[in-house]
Amino acid sequence: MAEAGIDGVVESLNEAQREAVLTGASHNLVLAGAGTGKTTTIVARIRHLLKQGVPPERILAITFTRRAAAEIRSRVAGDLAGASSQVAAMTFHGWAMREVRGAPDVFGYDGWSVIDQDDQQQVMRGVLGRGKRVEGLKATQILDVLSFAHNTRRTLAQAIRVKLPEMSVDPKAIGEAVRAFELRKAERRYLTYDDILKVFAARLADPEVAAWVGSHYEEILVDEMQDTNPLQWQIIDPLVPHTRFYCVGDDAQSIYGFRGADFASIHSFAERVPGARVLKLEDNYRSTQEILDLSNWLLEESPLGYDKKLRAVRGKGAKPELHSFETPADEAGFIAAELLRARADELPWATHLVLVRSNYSGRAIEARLVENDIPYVFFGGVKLLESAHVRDVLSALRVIANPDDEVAWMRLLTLVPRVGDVTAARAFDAFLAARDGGASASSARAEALKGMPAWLAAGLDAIEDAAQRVDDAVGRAAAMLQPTLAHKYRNENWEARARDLVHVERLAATRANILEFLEEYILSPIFTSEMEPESQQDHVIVSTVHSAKGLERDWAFAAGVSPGSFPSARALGDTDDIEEERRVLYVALTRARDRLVVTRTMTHTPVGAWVGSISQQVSAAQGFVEEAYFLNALPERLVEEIPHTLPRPSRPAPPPELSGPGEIDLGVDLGDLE
Ligand SMILES: Nc1ncnc2c1ncn2[C@@H]1O[C@H](COP(=O)(O)OP(=O)(O)OP(=O)(O)O)[C@@H](O)[C@H]1O
Repeated sequence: MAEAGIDGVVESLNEAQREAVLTGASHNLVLAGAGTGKTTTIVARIRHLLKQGVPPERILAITFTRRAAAEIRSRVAGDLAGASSQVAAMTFHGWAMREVRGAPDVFGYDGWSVIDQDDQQQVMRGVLGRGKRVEGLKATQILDVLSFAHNTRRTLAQAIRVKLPEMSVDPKAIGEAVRAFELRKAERRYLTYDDILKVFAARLADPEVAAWVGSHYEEILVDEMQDTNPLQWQIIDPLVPHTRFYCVGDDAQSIYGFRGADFASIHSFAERVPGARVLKLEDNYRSTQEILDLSNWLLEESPLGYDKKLRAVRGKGAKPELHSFETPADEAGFIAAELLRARADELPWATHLVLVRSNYSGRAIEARLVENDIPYVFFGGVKLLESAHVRDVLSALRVIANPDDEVAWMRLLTLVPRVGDVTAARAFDAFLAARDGGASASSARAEALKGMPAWLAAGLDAIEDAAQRVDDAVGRAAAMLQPTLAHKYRNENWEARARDLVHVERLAATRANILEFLEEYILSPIFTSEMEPESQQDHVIVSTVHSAKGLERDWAFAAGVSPGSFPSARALGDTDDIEEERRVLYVALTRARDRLVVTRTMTHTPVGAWVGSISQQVSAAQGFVEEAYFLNALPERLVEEIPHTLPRPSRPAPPPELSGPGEIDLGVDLGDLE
């Protein structure tokens, strides 16, 4: 039965795909355009390996998101029973963490906690002190530069020159802040997102460790190879002699340059990975030719020369539509109206994908969907574990899992009524002092929390008792904090927030310990909207383009393709950034199967453009923005252009031609007084 399933998959492939699936080379790069079957090929390759007798636990698929990993797992499983569920599919970070956690003796980071972006900012603000800035830079800006340095394997000085070219900053002062940050992290036993890859990469530099890790895998498959950055390459390189790599990518879909990805590195794959074979897929199975003509045109306009022309296996269809509006509100209203119209024609909501630039730009559309009761799930919105109320509850778990976790302690303690930063800091110091004096965690807590309400120390003891049953621990933390949180969020949708806590409890059910649970969802986030029960049912997907990789729908709306957004004003002046923006638009245009609807606003000027002293700069920039707009030179033949002008409030009809009034006497009639 299983064998027939695998053969069935291979039979449905075209010649080039089949070649790519059955290749016998030790390392392979499948370089292919949008919709040509990269995911299909990875899935078929894994099934082929299983058929060859490779044990599932010796196959590892690296994907870019949790969703992509789940998709690969479920498609591999397909009609195969049992064994295939053991094929591991996870993100780079998830994999690195699994290795680091699995062998504490080899990697040496037992009991450290992974902290997310927000917590890193807290730590950085802590070391920056009162002014919370160094050289005029905020914590987030310094962290961005630091992360860029790690991911591109540049020195901090080089990263400062690349990321802050126009600022005259003293790199030494930034260096000092970064050192203090590193020190504080080590004291608190924190690992950042980048640290996890760095730890893994650093240990793989030891040939014995590389040979040992490599020996666990017969083949490692890497999806979205174009978004791999130099730090991730530092992990791949030492493993090349010890396992097989099967990488799949599309240079035209590289949209993570801002995180250090270098898509050009896949062009040198064959030199970098000795013995590698490069295979190409060129036939697009997703879209009609008209949709691909527009996408091809966009790439041809690039100075980078992608050498890519997608051909539609499905043949001809309708031209993409280009709708222009006066305001984003009109644009959002139109999209909602189109969805309702399709519904009236009995198309399921799941027919549609609405692509937006950012969470922020998606708001107007979300508001219209809510107004019209259109069920949707937003990909790219708030991450479940990063929402404030979930952080509150998890802070109680974190102080149990890593008692040095100062950020979590401060968050938890300041939830207590009438406890501010100073009291909280004092309690944390008292806790550390008691522990340094040899007290157990529980009695150190009792000591530190003396002046606090009794429920806190008792609640933490109860959580500690349940630490091996993570869902129970979540339940106890939520119960302990329930009255406080219900009050804190009384005007901020507390019912929905409480539901999120139930979701968190459910997610925790399968986890063996608190740190493992936290880091899994920090490293591969899940969005709050994905947790809603509606997400199981028929719904529209609204997604940022960055979260839309691999997605496809019959109808796709690419919203906000307006001057100033593509490319965004921020990218102007940097060719690499502008070209990355082009690729973002390319990803958006290539998601539709049958109907591609591009919408934009042409005449909308943001309020900021005419406020105060910035007006001149803004109008100058406006000129550049309009000049750089990707669709300026769009040939008419490629789209159906549909302008939408608002019906203006009608003026009264002009008066008929009457003779003028002559002189009007405005004096008062004095009557009898005359
Ligand atoms: N040989 C084939 N025969 C029929 N349909 C195919 C074939 N190969 C792929 N498809 C279909 O084409 C669509 C695109 O495939 P897939 O998602 O694997 O492409 P991709 O290269 O990963 O796309 P992208 O990078 O743009 O996300 C899917 O609907 C898939 O089922």
